[in-house]
Amino acid sequence: MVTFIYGIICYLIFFVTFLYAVGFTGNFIVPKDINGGVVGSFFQSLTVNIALLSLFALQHSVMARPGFKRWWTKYIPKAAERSTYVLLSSVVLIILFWQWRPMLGIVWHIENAMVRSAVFGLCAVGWLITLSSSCMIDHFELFGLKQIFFHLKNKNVRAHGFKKPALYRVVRHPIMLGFFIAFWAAPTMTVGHLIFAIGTTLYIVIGVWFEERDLVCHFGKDYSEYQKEVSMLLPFPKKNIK
Ligand SMILES: C[S@@+](CC[C@H](N)C(=O)[O-])C[C@H]1O[C@@H](n2cnc3c(N)ncnc32)[C@H](O)[C@@H]1O
Repeated sequence: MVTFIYGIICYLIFFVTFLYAVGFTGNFIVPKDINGGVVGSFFQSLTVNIALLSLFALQHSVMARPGFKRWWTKYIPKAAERSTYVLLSSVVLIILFWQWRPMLGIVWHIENAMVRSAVFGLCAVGWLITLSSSCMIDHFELFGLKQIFFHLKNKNVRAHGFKKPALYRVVRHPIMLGFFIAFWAAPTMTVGHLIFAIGTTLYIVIGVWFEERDLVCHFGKDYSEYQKEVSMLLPFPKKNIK
């Protein structure tokens, strides 16, 4: 029961953090967005922001590797592994939101109200792609809820097999594609937002490269065939999917 409650709390913290991320990058509702806070010197802000992005990339990549998971499940219950990963990812993001330094130089600013709304809409589409793609794989397993529920019922959770549902037939990483769209589709792009978009794009490209090495090991031929059929991140057709 303790693991179950812990997992539910981790999920709720994740979900609030996810909603905050939408407002943080989209500059609405949240108390401190990507352009909020006290403006400091350019180099100090740049250093702090790069350090925050690196911390997120490091935590997210290292903890997602199968070798790390095998090591730390010696110390924490297996059923709580994913929830703990989700919790620590949220904590790192909260630190990023809190400590992010605004850099307010304007890179681009769209004046036309209709074009602004269209770009804003595209940003919303990006977030929807991310959220819906997580459901196509298995939202509840990705965020640890399935594991804690099965643990409560004294059952073993069977990890999902290889899948290529809906958006996974368009690109191999639609969750990441959604983030990519959401971070770049900004009606006003400040220097700080641009650094965030570049940093997260680099992380996505490097992260999916490592993820695919694990996926080929895990799913074998199914995944290597899939790599030949479907593009990695940008929705360019390769050949007809079977
Ligand atoms: C955070 S998700 C990211 C998935 C993918 N990189 C994306 O952007 O849509 C990571 C999990 O997705 C799973 N995964 C990724 N592609 C998959 C596929 N085609 N079929 C089944 N599971 C997949 C991995 O096993 C891992 O547990």
